[in-house]
Amino acid sequence: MHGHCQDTTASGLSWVLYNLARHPEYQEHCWQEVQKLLKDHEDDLAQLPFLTMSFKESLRLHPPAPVISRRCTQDIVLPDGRVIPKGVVCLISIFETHHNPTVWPNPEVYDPFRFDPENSKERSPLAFITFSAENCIAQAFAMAEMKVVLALTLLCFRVCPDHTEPCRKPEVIMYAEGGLWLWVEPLSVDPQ
Ligand code: HEM
Repeated sequence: MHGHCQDTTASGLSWVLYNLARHPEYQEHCWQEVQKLLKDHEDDLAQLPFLTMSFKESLRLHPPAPVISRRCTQDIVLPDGRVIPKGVVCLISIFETHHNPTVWPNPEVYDPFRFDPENSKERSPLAFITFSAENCIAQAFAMAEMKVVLALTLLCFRVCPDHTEPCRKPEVIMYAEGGLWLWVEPLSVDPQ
């Protein structure tokens, strides 16, 4: 579990930087938000709604923990009548749940507006289970930690894609085959 705490957040941050590098218009929007927050001398992470939407969409597309398992404690009858017997261990794919096209149209497209509160109203809470339907005891801490790192990174650097396209390596953690390479350009930070 010690590795889980570090590797999940490292994976989440790496993939969100990748997605924002591929979509400079969303990166710019996040940057504007962070700039405004700091100009107003605020430190309330709730004041970063677009950055939060961008993060959630990245966690949908590249869930840091792509699969979990459960042992059935009783027979489970599926809607079509088939039964999963008590004692069987089931693998539950968070990745496939997040790429289900009936819930997420064009699932491979990175679109932070999917998480606009207006667009999320009708969606089942079980459609987005990055933290396994609230099972991660550190969910709030992890989100706060990652948002702070992302905000401060975007404040100081512009991230740009590398010519090598990363290939997902979904193990216990969502890694990238051969690493995830990006270019970073320093930005001049407004002292205000
Ligand atoms: C993006 C970040 C993270 C993601 C996506 C994530 C995801 C998950 C998932 C899916 C589970 C449930 C596993 C299951 O149901 O079988 C879980 C459990 C857990 N996570 Fe995380 N996690 C993250 C960050 C963290 C961090 C930073 C910590 C520690 C500081 C942490 C500590 C734990 C613990 C202790 C559990 C087990 C809870 C229990 O079994 O009662 N997680 N996490």
